[in-house]
Amino acid sequence: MNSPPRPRQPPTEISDLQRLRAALEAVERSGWRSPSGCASALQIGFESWLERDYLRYRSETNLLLQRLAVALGVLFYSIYIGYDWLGSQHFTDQPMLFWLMLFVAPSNALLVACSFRRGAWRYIQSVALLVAVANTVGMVVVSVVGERNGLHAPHELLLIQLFYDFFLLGLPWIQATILALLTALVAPFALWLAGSRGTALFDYGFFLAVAAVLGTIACYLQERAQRLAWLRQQLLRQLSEHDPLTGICNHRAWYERCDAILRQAQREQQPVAVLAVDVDHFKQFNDRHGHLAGDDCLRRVAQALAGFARRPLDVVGRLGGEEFALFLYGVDAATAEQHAEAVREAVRALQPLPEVRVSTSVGVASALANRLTSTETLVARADTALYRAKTGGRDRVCLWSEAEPPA
Ligand SMILES: Nc1nc2c(ncn2[C@@H]2O[C@H](COP(=O)(O)OP(=O)(O)OP(=O)(O)O)[C@@H](O)[C@H]2O)c(=O)[nH]1
Repeated sequence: MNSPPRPRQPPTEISDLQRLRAALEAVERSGWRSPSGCASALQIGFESWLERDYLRYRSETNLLLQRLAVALGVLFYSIYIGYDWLGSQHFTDQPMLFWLMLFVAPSNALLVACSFRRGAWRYIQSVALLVAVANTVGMVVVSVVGERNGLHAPHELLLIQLFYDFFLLGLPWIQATILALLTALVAPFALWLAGSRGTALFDYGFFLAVAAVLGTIACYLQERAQRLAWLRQQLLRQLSEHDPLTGICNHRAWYERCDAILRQAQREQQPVAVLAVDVDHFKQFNDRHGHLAGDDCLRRVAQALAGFARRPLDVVGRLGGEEFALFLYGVDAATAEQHAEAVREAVRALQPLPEVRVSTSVGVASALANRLTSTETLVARADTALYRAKTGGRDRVCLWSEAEPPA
């Protein structure tokens, strides 16, 4: 539970922001890349670390559409069956439609099951492709069987199938396109083999091909627009949660995250600690070296602190001006004090300018697992201890104790 402080790992939050900025700039300036990182006109995508997050987002937002797609698929087959049963002649003496239903049902059922299961986003795209292939094959078979029995099956339903391959199943545009083009080639050919001839067959093939081309263009543009909007949204979210100067969490995001992690600590019965870190005599630093050097110094201090928030549930933030805060999960008072000393030394070791050093005062407040309190209270206690560190001469660590009231 109590690991000794080991600072200076690359702070992931800062680099996420930078990487997102770079990804957006790259897309806007030089176009899309495939997930493998190669520039490609057709295979629009992000680099793999971003592509994974995008696919998860896409899967989660497509769930409702995919359920609708399955409902429509079932409706289409019901129309076929109704058409067959209500018509004066049947497609076939065999229970063909029943077997077709059995053929498409497993993939459709799997898709619905995946859409209700959290964490199934990795597989849902493959299952959606399976559904698209099964439904298309099923519909082509029904058309062919109808044709061989001298009946005109409602072939137009294949056009609707293309529509939902492109827009409802959430397939990537390239998969939807390949499927649509194959359908436009195979379905008329299968009907021709089944004996269909003349303008009806030509019209049918022509409309399928036109639908495939229009769907391809629309689906491609839609996927591009969705990816770009998602990327911008990710960047905006990161910007709204991070301090623009230092790149670490801003005041609001730091409190929100700490509140959530504190609730987790309550569930898991883990102690937590807050370190309030304030740069000493920073006004003097600014006055002597200028505001820009002051900004650079704050950035370096933030980077040094971020090196101490290396576990997923540790959070570093800039609470304002030259005051920072570090939330440590699963850390008791003694370990928190060790961390605070290490933080103080790490900042002391920085050289924001040649031959210039800065120091920090650190106030520490910790809460035992059975006495967890709110983030506000912990910060108020850490601030009380920080005040003692300042009045006691600065460049030191002070621990809040039960004996003193919060500020
Ligand atoms: N360069 C720069 N300075 C900032 C920024 N935010 C706050 N400051 C400065 O930080 C200084 C804080 O000064 P004080 O609150 O008096 O604290 P201090 O001089 O560090 O003194 P002690 O905290 O008592 O050791 C002010 O001069 C602010 O202008 C910033 O983003 N960039």
